[in-house]
Amino acid sequence: MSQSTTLTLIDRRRASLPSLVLVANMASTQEVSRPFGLAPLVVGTGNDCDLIVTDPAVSRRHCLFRITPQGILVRDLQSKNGTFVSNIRVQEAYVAPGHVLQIGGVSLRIRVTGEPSEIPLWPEASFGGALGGSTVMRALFHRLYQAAQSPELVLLRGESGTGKELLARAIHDVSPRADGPFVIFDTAAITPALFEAELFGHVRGAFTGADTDRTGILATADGGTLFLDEIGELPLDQQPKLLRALETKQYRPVGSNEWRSFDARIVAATHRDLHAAVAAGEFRQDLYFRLAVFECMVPPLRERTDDIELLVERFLASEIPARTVLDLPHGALEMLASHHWPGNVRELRNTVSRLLLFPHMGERALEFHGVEGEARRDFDALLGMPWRDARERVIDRFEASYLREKLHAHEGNVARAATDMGISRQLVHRLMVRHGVR
Ligand SMILES: Nc1ncnc2c1ncn2[C@@H]1O[C@H](COP(=O)(O)OP(=O)(O)OP(=O)(O)O)[C@@H](O)[C@H]1O
Repeated sequence: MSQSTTLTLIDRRRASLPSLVLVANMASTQEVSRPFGLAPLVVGTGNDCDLIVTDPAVSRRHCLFRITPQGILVRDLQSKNGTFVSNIRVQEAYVAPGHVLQIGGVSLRIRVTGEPSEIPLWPEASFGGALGGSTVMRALFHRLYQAAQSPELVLLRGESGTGKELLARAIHDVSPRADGPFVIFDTAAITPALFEAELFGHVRGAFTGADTDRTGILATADGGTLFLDEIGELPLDQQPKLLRALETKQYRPVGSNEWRSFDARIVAATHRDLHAAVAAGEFRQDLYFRLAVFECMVPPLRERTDDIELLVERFLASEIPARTVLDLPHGALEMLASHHWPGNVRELRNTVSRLLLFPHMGERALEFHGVEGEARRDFDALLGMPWRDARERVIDRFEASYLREKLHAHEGNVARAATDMGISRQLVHRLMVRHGVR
Protein backbone atom coordinates (compact mmCIF):
# COMPACT_ATOMS: atom_id res chain seq x y z
CA MET A 1 0.00 0.00 0.00
CA SER A 2 1.26 3.51 -0.86
CA GLN A 3 2.30 5.50 2.21
CA SER A 4 1.74 8.85 0.47
CA THR A 5 0.68 11.57 2.90
CA THR A 6 0.85 14.59 0.63
CA LEU A 7 -1.69 16.32 -1.52
CA THR A 8 -0.12 16.10 -4.97
CA LEU A 9 -1.13 17.82 -8.20
CA ILE A 10 -1.41 15.34 -11.07
CA ASP A 11 -2.28 17.95 -13.71
CA ARG A 12 -4.42 21.09 -14.04
CA ARG A 13 -7.63 19.16 -13.47
CA ARG A 14 -6.67 16.50 -10.93
CA ALA A 15 -4.92 16.03 -7.60
CA SER A 16 -4.08 12.95 -5.59
CA LEU A 17 -5.34 12.81 -2.00
CA PRO A 18 -4.01 10.25 0.50
CA SER A 19 -6.53 8.02 2.35
CA LEU A 20 -5.99 8.72 6.02
CA VAL A 21 -7.69 8.20 9.33
CA LEU A 22 -6.91 9.90 12.64
CA VAL A 23 -7.10 7.57 15.66
CA ALA A 24 -7.47 8.80 19.25
CA ASN A 25 -6.78 6.62 22.27
CA MET A 26 -8.26 7.75 25.57
CA ALA A 27 -7.78 6.32 29.02
CA SER A 28 -11.50 6.34 29.77
CA THR A 29 -12.97 4.82 26.60
CA GLN A 30 -12.04 2.76 23.60
CA GLU A 31 -10.29 4.32 20.65
CA VAL A 32 -12.23 6.63 18.36
CA SER A 33 -11.24 7.42 14.80
CA ARG A 34 -12.22 9.65 11.94
CA PRO A 35 -11.19 9.60 8.27
CA PHE A 36 -10.05 12.89 6.86
CA GLY A 37 -9.68 14.35 3.41
CA LEU A 38 -9.39 17.81 1.95
CA ALA A 39 -11.29 19.51 4.76
CA PRO A 40 -9.24 20.07 7.91
CA LEU A 41 -10.06 17.93 10.92
CA VAL A 42 -10.44 19.57 14.34
CA VAL A 43 -9.90 17.56 17.53
CA GLY A 44 -11.26 18.67 20.90
CA THR A 45 -13.92 18.14 23.53
CA GLY A 46 -16.48 20.49 21.93
CA ASN A 47 -19.38 18.90 20.12
CA ASP A 48 -18.58 21.01 17.04
CA CYS A 49 -15.25 19.16 16.59
CA ASP A 50 -14.75 16.57 13.86
CA LEU A 51 -13.12 14.15 16.28
CA ILE A 52 -14.58 14.54 19.75
CA VAL A 53 -12.53 13.29 22.70
CA THR A 54 -13.33 13.27 26.41
CA ASP A 55 -10.46 14.34 28.62
CA PRO A 56 -10.34 17.13 31.22
CA ALA A 57 -6.94 18.34 29.96
CA VAL A 58 -8.08 18.72 26.34
CA SER A 59 -9.47 22.09 25.18
CA ARG A 60 -12.82 22.57 23.45
CA ARG A 61 -11.07 23.03 20.09
CA HIS A 62 -7.59 21.72 20.75
CA CYS A 63 -5.74 21.07 17.50
CA LEU A 64 -6.29 20.77 13.78
CA PHE A 65 -4.95 18.35 11.14
CA ARG A 66 -4.72 19.17 7.46
CA ILE A 67 -3.28 17.41 4.42
CA THR A 68 -1.03 19.82 2.50
CA PRO A 69 1.31 19.49 -0.49
CA GLN A 70 4.13 19.28 2.06
CA GLY A 71 2.58 16.53 4.21
CA ILE A 72 0.20 16.24 7.17
CA LEU A 73 0.20 19.42 9.18
CA VAL A 74 -0.93 19.61 12.81
CA ARG A 75 -1.64 23.00 14.35
CA ASP A 76 -2.34 23.73 18.01
CA LEU A 77 -5.46 25.92 18.32
CA GLN A 78 -4.21 27.95 21.30
CA SER A 79 -5.07 25.04 23.56
CA LYS A 80 -4.58 25.42 27.30
CA ASN A 81 -2.30 22.40 27.78
CA GLY A 82 -0.62 22.21 24.39
CA THR A 83 -0.03 19.69 21.61
CA PHE A 84 3.04 17.44 21.89
CA VAL A 85 4.95 15.54 19.22
CA SER A 86 7.67 13.27 20.63
CA ASN A 87 7.36 15.11 23.98
CA ILE A 88 8.00 18.48 22.37
CA ARG A 89 5.28 21.10 22.58
CA VAL A 90 4.54 22.31 19.08
CA GLN A 91 2.58 25.17 17.61
CA GLU A 92 2.73 23.67 14.12
CA ALA A 93 4.45 20.55 12.85
CA TYR A 94 4.39 18.04 10.03
CA VAL A 95 3.63 14.53 11.23
CA ALA A 96 3.91 11.14 9.58
CA PRO A 97 1.88 7.94 10.08
CA GLY A 98 3.21 6.20 13.16
CA HIS A 99 4.14 9.40 15.03
CA VAL A 100 2.30 9.59 18.34
CA LEU A 101 0.93 12.97 19.35
CA GLN A 102 -0.20 13.75 22.87
CA ILE A 103 -2.99 16.16 23.84
CA GLY A 104 -3.83 15.98 27.56
CA GLY A 105 -4.29 12.30 28.36
CA VAL A 106 -5.20 11.42 24.76
CA SER A 107 -2.77 10.01 22.21
CA LEU A 108 -3.37 10.61 18.53
CA ARG A 109 -1.98 8.68 15.59
CA ILE A 110 -2.44 8.83 11.83
CA ARG A 111 -3.08 5.66 9.89
CA VAL A 112 -2.96 5.18 6.10
CA THR A 113 -6.06 3.20 5.14
CA GLY A 114 -5.69 2.67 1.42
CA GLU A 115 -4.41 3.93 -1.89
CA PRO A 116 -4.65 7.68 -2.59
CA SER A 117 -7.80 8.83 -4.38
CA GLU A 118 -8.02 11.22 -7.28
CA ILE A 119 -9.98 14.45 -6.82
CA PRO A 120 -11.17 16.68 -9.67
CA LEU A 121 -10.07 20.35 -9.73
CA TRP A 122 -11.43 23.47 -11.41
CA PRO A 123 -8.82 24.32 -14.04
CA GLU A 124 -8.76 28.09 -13.29
CA ALA A 125 -7.71 30.12 -10.24
CA SER A 126 -11.06 31.92 -10.18
CA PHE A 127 -14.74 31.04 -10.15
CA GLY A 128 -17.06 33.95 -10.94
CA GLY A 129 -15.74 36.80 -8.79
CA ALA A 130 -14.02 34.46 -6.33
CA LEU A 131 -10.27 33.98 -6.57
CA GLY A 132 -8.45 30.89 -5.37
CA GLY A 133 -5.52 29.01 -6.86
CA SER A 134 -5.01 26.69 -3.88
CA THR A 135 -5.94 23.04 -4.34
CA VAL A 136 -8.72 23.21 -1.75
CA MET A 137 -10.34 26.18 -3.46
CA ARG A 138 -10.05 24.66 -6.92
CA ALA A 139 -11.61 21.44 -5.62
CA LEU A 140 -14.41 23.54 -4.11
CA PHE A 141 -14.92 25.50 -7.36
CA HIS A 142 -15.24 22.21 -9.26
CA ARG A 143 -17.88 20.93 -6.85
CA LEU A 144 -19.80 24.20 -6.95
CA TYR A 145 -19.81 24.17 -10.73
CA GLN A 146 -21.31 20.69 -10.69
CA ALA A 147 -23.89 21.77 -8.12
CA ALA A 148 -24.75 24.82 -10.23
CA GLN A 149 -25.68 22.62 -13.20
CA SER A 150 -28.20 20.66 -11.11
CA PRO A 151 -31.39 22.16 -9.66
CA GLU A 152 -30.44 20.99 -6.15
CA LEU A 153 -30.01 23.07 -3.02
CA VAL A 154 -26.51 24.06 -1.96
CA LEU A 155 -25.36 24.73 1.59
CA LEU A 156 -22.18 26.79 2.01
CA ARG A 157 -20.54 26.54 5.40
CA GLY A 158 -17.65 28.75 6.45
CA GLU A 159 -16.48 31.46 8.80
CA SER A 160 -17.50 35.06 8.30
CA GLY A 161 -15.68 36.74 5.42
CA THR A 162 -14.66 33.53 3.63
CA GLY A 163 -16.64 34.50 0.53
CA LYS A 164 -19.90 32.56 0.88
CA GLU A 165 -22.00 35.30 -0.66
CA LEU A 166 -19.53 35.76 -3.50
CA LEU A 167 -19.62 32.01 -4.19
CA ALA A 168 -23.43 31.92 -4.08
CA ARG A 169 -23.43 34.62 -6.73
CA ALA A 170 -20.87 32.67 -8.78
CA ILE A 171 -23.09 29.55 -8.61
CA HIS A 172 -25.96 31.64 -9.93
CA ASP A 173 -23.82 33.10 -12.72
CA VAL A 174 -22.67 29.71 -14.07
CA SER A 175 -26.10 28.07 -13.64
CA PRO A 176 -28.85 27.79 -16.25
CA ARG A 177 -30.70 30.49 -14.23
CA ALA A 178 -28.02 33.14 -14.80
CA ASP A 179 -30.51 35.40 -16.63
CA GLY A 180 -32.93 35.33 -13.68
CA PRO A 181 -32.66 37.40 -10.48
CA PHE A 182 -30.17 36.76 -7.66
CA VAL A 183 -31.91 37.65 -4.41
CA ILE A 184 -30.36 37.80 -0.93
CA PHE A 185 -32.37 37.11 2.22
CA ASP A 186 -30.47 37.66 5.46
CA THR A 187 -32.20 35.32 7.88
CA ALA A 188 -30.41 36.75 10.93
CA ALA A 189 -31.51 40.30 10.19
CA ILE A 190 -35.26 39.57 10.11
CA THR A 191 -37.23 39.65 13.34
CA PRO A 192 -38.98 36.29 13.80
CA ALA A 193 -42.44 37.90 13.75
CA LEU A 194 -41.82 39.23 10.24
CA PHE A 195 -40.14 36.15 8.80
CA GLU A 196 -43.22 34.72 7.12
CA ALA A 197 -44.36 38.08 5.71
CA GLU A 198 -40.90 38.79 4.30
CA LEU A 199 -40.48 35.38 2.74
CA PHE A 200 -44.02 34.75 1.50
CA GLY A 201 -45.33 38.32 1.21
CA HIS A 202 -48.67 39.43 2.60
CA VAL A 203 -52.02 40.69 1.42
CA ARG A 204 -53.55 44.01 2.36
CA GLY A 205 -55.03 43.98 5.85
CA ALA A 206 -53.17 40.79 6.89
CA PHE A 207 -51.97 42.57 10.03
CA THR A 208 -51.80 46.08 11.48
CA GLY A 209 -49.71 48.21 9.17
CA ALA A 210 -50.21 46.00 6.08
CA ASP A 211 -51.90 48.74 4.01
CA THR A 212 -51.04 47.19 0.65
CA ASP A 213 -50.27 43.79 -0.83
CA ARG A 214 -46.56 43.03 -0.65
CA THR A 215 -44.54 40.61 -2.75
CA GLY A 216 -42.40 38.23 -0.73
CA ILE A 217 -38.81 37.22 -1.34
CA LEU A 218 -39.78 33.83 -2.83
CA ALA A 219 -41.79 35.53 -5.56
CA THR A 220 -39.04 38.08 -6.18
CA ALA A 221 -36.50 35.28 -6.69
CA ASP A 222 -38.76 33.38 -9.11
CA GLY A 223 -36.79 32.10 -12.10
CA GLY A 224 -33.48 32.84 -10.38
CA THR A 225 -31.52 32.06 -7.22
CA LEU A 226 -32.45 32.81 -3.61
CA PHE A 227 -29.47 33.14 -1.26
CA LEU A 228 -30.54 32.42 2.33
CA ASP A 229 -27.71 33.93 4.36
CA GLU A 230 -27.13 32.88 8.01
CA ILE A 231 -29.69 30.09 7.74
CA GLY A 232 -28.42 28.67 11.07
CA GLU A 233 -30.03 31.65 12.84
CA LEU A 234 -33.55 30.78 11.70
CA PRO A 235 -35.60 30.24 14.90
CA LEU A 236 -36.80 26.66 15.44
CA ASP A 237 -40.48 27.60 15.26
CA GLN A 238 -40.05 29.18 11.81
CA GLN A 239 -38.15 26.24 10.36
CA PRO A 240 -41.19 24.06 9.46
CA LYS A 241 -42.64 26.93 7.40
CA LEU A 242 -39.50 27.18 5.30
CA LEU A 243 -39.23 23.40 5.01
CA ARG A 244 -42.81 23.11 3.75
CA ALA A 245 -42.17 25.76 1.10
CA LEU A 246 -38.96 24.07 -0.04
CA GLU A 247 -40.60 20.67 -0.26
CA THR A 248 -43.81 21.64 -2.01
CA LYS A 249 -42.40 24.62 -3.96
CA GLN A 250 -45.54 26.40 -2.83
CA TYR A 251 -46.31 29.10 -0.30
CA ARG A 252 -49.23 31.14 0.93
CA PRO A 253 -48.83 34.89 1.46
CA VAL A 254 -49.75 35.95 5.01
CA GLY A 255 -53.48 36.66 5.19
CA SER A 256 -54.25 34.87 1.91
CA ASN A 257 -55.99 31.53 1.30
CA GLU A 258 -54.39 31.07 -2.04
CA TRP A 259 -51.35 28.82 -2.57
CA ARG A 260 -48.78 30.07 -5.06
CA SER A 261 -45.90 28.28 -6.74
CA PHE A 262 -42.35 29.49 -6.98
CA ASP A 263 -39.36 28.30 -8.91
CA ALA A 264 -36.09 29.47 -7.40
CA ARG A 265 -32.87 27.61 -6.72
CA ILE A 266 -31.86 27.89 -3.07
CA VAL A 267 -28.30 28.47 -1.91
CA ALA A 268 -28.04 28.73 1.88
CA ALA A 269 -25.05 29.78 3.96
CA THR A 270 -24.07 29.59 7.59
CA HIS A 271 -21.01 29.93 9.80
CA ARG A 272 -22.42 27.24 12.11
CA ASP A 273 -21.94 23.50 11.96
CA LEU A 274 -25.58 22.63 11.35
CA HIS A 275 -24.89 18.96 11.91
CA ALA A 276 -23.82 19.81 15.48
CA ALA A 277 -26.80 22.20 15.79
CA VAL A 278 -29.12 19.30 14.87
CA ALA A 279 -27.45 17.12 17.51
CA ALA A 280 -27.97 19.92 20.07
CA GLY A 281 -31.67 20.18 19.16
CA GLU A 282 -31.23 23.71 17.80
CA PHE A 283 -31.90 22.97 14.15
CA ARG A 284 -34.44 20.62 12.60
CA GLN A 285 -32.91 17.55 11.07
CA ASP A 286 -35.43 17.38 8.20
CA LEU A 287 -34.65 20.96 7.18
CA TYR A 288 -30.91 20.31 7.44
CA PHE A 289 -31.18 17.25 5.16
CA ARG A 290 -33.25 19.26 2.72
CA LEU A 291 -30.75 22.11 2.56
CA ALA A 292 -27.56 20.07 2.58
CA VAL A 293 -27.91 18.14 -0.69
CA PHE A 294 -24.60 19.73 -1.68
CA GLU A 295 -22.94 20.76 1.58
CA CYS A 296 -19.68 22.57 0.85
CA MET A 297 -17.14 23.83 3.31
CA VAL A 298 -15.49 27.15 2.41
CA PRO A 299 -12.09 27.01 4.12
CA PRO A 300 -10.88 29.88 6.29
CA LEU A 301 -8.12 32.01 4.77
CA ARG A 302 -5.49 30.76 7.25
CA GLU A 303 -5.88 27.31 5.70
CA ARG A 304 -5.14 28.51 2.17
CA THR A 305 -2.35 30.99 2.69
CA ASP A 306 -1.09 30.23 -0.83
CA ASP A 307 -4.07 32.31 -2.04
CA ILE A 308 -3.05 35.44 -0.15
CA GLU A 309 -0.72 36.88 -2.78
CA LEU A 310 -3.31 36.41 -5.52
CA LEU A 311 -6.00 38.10 -3.42
CA VAL A 312 -3.69 40.97 -2.44
CA GLU A 313 -2.83 41.58 -6.10
CA ARG A 314 -6.54 41.64 -6.97
CA PHE A 315 -7.38 44.09 -4.18
CA LEU A 316 -4.47 46.34 -5.17
CA ALA A 317 -5.46 46.27 -8.85
CA SER A 318 -9.01 47.31 -7.96
CA GLU A 319 -7.83 50.44 -6.10
CA ILE A 320 -8.28 53.77 -7.87
CA PRO A 321 -5.71 54.37 -9.24
CA ALA A 322 -4.67 50.73 -9.58
CA ARG A 323 -1.74 49.65 -7.40
CA THR A 324 0.68 46.72 -7.33
CA VAL A 325 2.58 44.86 -4.61
CA LEU A 326 5.42 47.35 -5.14
CA ASP A 327 3.19 49.98 -3.49
CA LEU A 328 3.06 47.96 -0.27
CA PRO A 329 5.63 48.53 2.47
CA HIS A 330 8.67 46.25 2.51
CA GLY A 331 7.95 42.81 4.04
CA ALA A 332 4.17 43.31 3.90
CA LEU A 333 3.44 40.12 1.95
CA GLU A 334 5.37 37.97 4.45
CA MET A 335 3.53 39.65 7.32
CA LEU A 336 0.15 39.06 5.65
CA ALA A 337 1.00 35.42 4.92
CA SER A 338 1.70 34.66 8.58
CA HIS A 339 -1.38 36.32 10.11
CA HIS A 340 -4.26 34.25 11.55
CA TRP A 341 -7.08 36.12 9.71
CA PRO A 342 -10.07 35.66 12.02
CA GLY A 343 -12.04 37.94 9.66
CA ASN A 344 -10.79 36.02 6.59
CA VAL A 345 -10.78 37.59 3.11
CA ARG A 346 -12.82 40.59 4.24
CA GLU A 347 -10.17 41.36 6.87
CA LEU A 348 -7.39 40.89 4.32
CA ARG A 349 -9.05 43.34 1.95
CA ASN A 350 -9.43 45.95 4.71
CA THR A 351 -5.87 45.42 5.90
CA VAL A 352 -4.51 45.97 2.37
CA SER A 353 -6.44 49.25 2.17
CA ARG A 354 -5.03 50.33 5.55
CA LEU A 355 -1.48 49.48 4.50
CA LEU A 356 -1.85 51.67 1.43
CA LEU A 357 -3.21 54.56 3.46
CA PHE A 358 -0.76 54.19 6.35
CA PRO A 359 2.34 52.42 4.97
CA HIS A 360 4.25 52.95 8.24
CA MET A 361 1.75 51.01 10.34
CA GLY A 362 3.56 47.69 9.80
CA GLU A 363 2.13 44.94 12.01
CA ARG A 364 -0.22 47.42 13.68
CA ALA A 365 -2.28 47.27 10.49
CA LEU A 366 -3.27 43.79 11.64
CA GLU A 367 -4.17 44.70 15.19
CA PHE A 368 -7.57 46.14 14.50
CA HIS A 369 -9.49 42.88 14.42
CA GLY A 370 -7.73 40.26 16.49
CA VAL A 371 -9.58 39.14 19.59
CA GLU A 372 -6.94 37.66 21.88
CA GLY A 373 -6.41 36.07 25.32
CA GLU A 374 -9.28 36.26 27.84
CA ALA A 375 -11.35 38.28 25.40
CA ARG A 376 -10.81 35.51 22.84
CA ARG A 377 -12.18 32.86 25.21
CA ASP A 378 -15.19 35.04 26.00
CA PHE A 379 -15.70 35.62 22.33
CA ASP A 380 -15.39 31.89 21.53
CA ALA A 381 -18.23 31.26 23.99
CA LEU A 382 -20.30 33.82 22.08
CA LEU A 383 -19.41 32.21 18.78
CA GLY A 384 -20.84 28.96 20.10
CA MET A 385 -24.21 30.63 20.59
CA PRO A 386 -26.85 31.62 18.04
CA TRP A 387 -26.61 35.29 16.92
CA ARG A 388 -29.65 36.47 18.85
CA ASP A 389 -28.58 34.84 22.15
CA ALA A 390 -25.00 36.12 21.75
CA ARG A 391 -26.17 39.65 20.99
CA GLU A 392 -28.55 39.54 23.95
CA ARG A 393 -25.76 38.35 26.26
CA VAL A 394 -23.40 41.14 25.14
CA ILE A 395 -26.08 43.80 25.48
CA ASP A 396 -27.11 42.42 28.86
CA ARG A 397 -23.56 42.54 30.21
CA PHE A 398 -23.00 45.99 28.80
CA GLU A 399 -26.23 47.34 30.32
CA ALA A 400 -25.47 45.90 33.74
CA SER A 401 -21.86 47.20 33.88
CA TYR A 402 -22.69 50.61 32.42
CA LEU A 403 -25.55 51.07 34.87
CA ARG A 404 -23.48 49.96 37.89
CA GLU A 405 -20.57 52.27 37.01
CA LYS A 406 -22.85 55.26 36.55
CA LEU A 407 -24.78 54.64 39.77
CA HIS A 408 -21.51 54.16 41.60
CA ALA A 409 -20.12 57.42 40.14
CA HIS A 410 -23.21 59.27 41.45
CA GLU A 411 -23.23 57.51 44.81
CA GLY A 412 -26.50 55.76 44.06
CA ASN A 413 -28.37 58.97 43.15
CA VAL A 414 -30.76 57.80 40.43
CA ALA A 415 -31.75 61.27 39.25
CA ARG A 416 -28.14 62.37 38.73
CA ALA A 417 -27.17 59.06 37.09
CA ALA A 418 -30.17 59.42 34.73
CA THR A 419 -29.13 62.94 33.70
CA ASP A 420 -25.57 61.77 33.14
CA MET A 421 -26.76 58.79 31.07
CA GLY A 422 -29.15 60.98 29.09
CA ILE A 423 -32.19 58.80 29.84
CA SER A 424 -35.25 59.11 32.08
CA ARG A 425 -35.28 58.16 35.77
CA GLN A 426 -38.01 55.64 34.95
CA LEU A 427 -35.72 53.89 32.50
CA VAL A 428 -32.90 53.80 35.08
CA HIS A 429 -35.32 52.21 37.54
CA ARG A 430 -36.42 49.67 34.95
CA LEU A 431 -32.79 48.82 34.18
CA MET A 432 -32.06 48.47 37.91
CA VAL A 433 -34.90 45.99 38.29
CA ARG A 434 -33.85 44.10 35.14
CA HIS A 435 -30.25 43.74 36.36
CA GLY A 436 -31.00 43.29 40.06
CA VAL A 437 -29.18 46.48 41.05
CA ARG A 438 -30.28 48.08 44.32
N1 LIG B 1 -12.19 34.12 -2.92
C1 LIG B 1 -12.37 35.46 -2.93
N2 LIG B 1 -11.87 36.20 -3.96
C2 LIG B 1 -12.04 37.55 -3.97
N3 LIG B 1 -12.68 38.24 -3.02
C3 LIG B 1 -13.19 37.55 -1.98
C4 LIG B 1 -13.06 36.13 -1.89
N4 LIG B 1 -13.67 35.72 -0.77
C5 LIG B 1 -14.17 36.83 -0.18
N5 LIG B 1 -13.89 37.92 -0.91
C6 LIG B 1 -14.27 39.31 -0.56
O1 LIG B 1 -14.32 39.39 0.87
C7 LIG B 1 -15.49 40.07 1.29
C8 LIG B 1 -16.36 39.15 2.11
O2 LIG B 1 -16.92 38.16 1.27
P1 LIG B 1 -18.42 37.59 1.47
O3 LIG B 1 -19.34 38.67 1.92
O4 LIG B 1 -18.79 36.83 0.26
O5 LIG B 1 -18.15 36.61 2.70
P2 LIG B 1 -19.20 35.81 3.60
O6 LIG B 1 -18.58 34.50 3.89
O7 LIG B 1 -20.54 35.81 2.93
O8 LIG B 1 -19.22 36.70 4.91
P3 LIG B 1 -20.37 36.81 6.06
O9 LIG B 1 -20.58 35.43 6.56
O10 LIG B 1 -19.72 37.72 7.07
O11 LIG B 1 -21.56 37.41 5.39
C9 LIG B 1 -16.16 40.58 0.04
O12 LIG B 1 -15.68 41.87 -0.24
C10 LIG B 1 -15.69 39.61 -1.03
O13 LIG B 1 -15.72 40.21 -2.29
